[in-house]
Amino acid sequence: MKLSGVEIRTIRVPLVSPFRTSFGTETIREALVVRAVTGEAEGWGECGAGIAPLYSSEYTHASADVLSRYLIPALAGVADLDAHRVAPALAGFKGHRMAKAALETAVLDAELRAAGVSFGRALGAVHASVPCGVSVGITGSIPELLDAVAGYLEAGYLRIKLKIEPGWDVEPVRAVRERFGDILLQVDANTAYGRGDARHLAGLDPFGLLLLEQPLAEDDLRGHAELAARISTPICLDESIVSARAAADAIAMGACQVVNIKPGRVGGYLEARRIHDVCAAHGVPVWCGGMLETGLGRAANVALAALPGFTLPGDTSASERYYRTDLTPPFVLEDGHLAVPAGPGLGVAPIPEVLDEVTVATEWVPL
Ligand SMILES: CC(=O)N[C@@H](Cc1ccc2ccccc2c1)C(=O)O
Ligand SMILES: [Mg+2]
Repeated sequence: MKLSGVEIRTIRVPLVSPFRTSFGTETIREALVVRAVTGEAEGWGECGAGIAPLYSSEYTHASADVLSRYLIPALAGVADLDAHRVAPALAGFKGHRMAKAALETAVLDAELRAAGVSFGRALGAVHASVPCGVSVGITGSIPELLDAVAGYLEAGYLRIKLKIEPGWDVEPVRAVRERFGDILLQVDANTAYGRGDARHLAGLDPFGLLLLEQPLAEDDLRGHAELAARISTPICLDESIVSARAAADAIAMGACQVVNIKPGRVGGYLEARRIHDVCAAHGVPVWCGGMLETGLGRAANVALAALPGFTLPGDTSASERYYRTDLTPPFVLEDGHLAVPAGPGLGVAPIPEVLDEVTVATEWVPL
């Protein structure tokens, strides 16, 4: 494929409600939309970095800069470009996995649209729809939390995930269990606890949680392994799993029993597929995490979540969980499931007037 250039758009989309986690509260989603222009087709990608380096070290302004200054120009020298050649061409640049993922996804989308092949088919999807869970932020009170959970269960979500942090953990979980019974329930700490909190986190064990997601720091595999030996709730890692090798190491060290796969965090959908395969080889269940993607990233995540090893509902929620108006036609929950787009490539594209409305900056990088 001949890449003639890449457009980087910074978009800002208001959230339908504030989303509070242990690292802060978001009311507007700032993200990047990347459009790769080739002779045969154009492809779309989305960068999941946040407005500030709070979930991970990446943030939108830095991602836009590294894309235009280093990553996109690096593709100029690649003869006969295809999606599998993107990561090797960018490997010399350290980190910036979400920026790399957005670029690889846009090249993959262009390649697949030109070939008339869907993302699901290219990745190895085996289902036409996927069961969906939802991530519920920290609320101001327990009654507010119970109302939010009731609303999502009413909407049909098959699994509830509660954000927790020190001071908001055992009590909210107890309240949800007491009110809603044995629903599929899990929690996500986004690294908010320390190695000294094992006894406190064991206080979650009586509630039969599916998993405890990323209680400790991203780089503390040893701490997670020690914690796993002291609590009965299975540990799931998110921030720590930055590559297939990291997944293999975490599993070998007993640092996790479940893995949250997020393509942006690991550098793209091709590496995400490799992590799926590593986990399947070890009998470790995986599910698809979310970064409040627009319909572009959502389409790719739903395709990934249709692979055989994704045996747990993911954070692949409907568009309306986050946005009043999505960039693409909305993803609508049906019986707790989202349909896997069947069209070529992502199978969806931005609605031009919506994309223009939410675009706050555009940069064209010619090759
Ligand atoms: C659905 C969910 O809980 N996602 C992340 C946390 C998260 C939440 C909000 C975000 C906002 C902007 C950028 C990244 C973000 C990541 C997680 O699983 O840990
Ligand atoms: Mg998480």
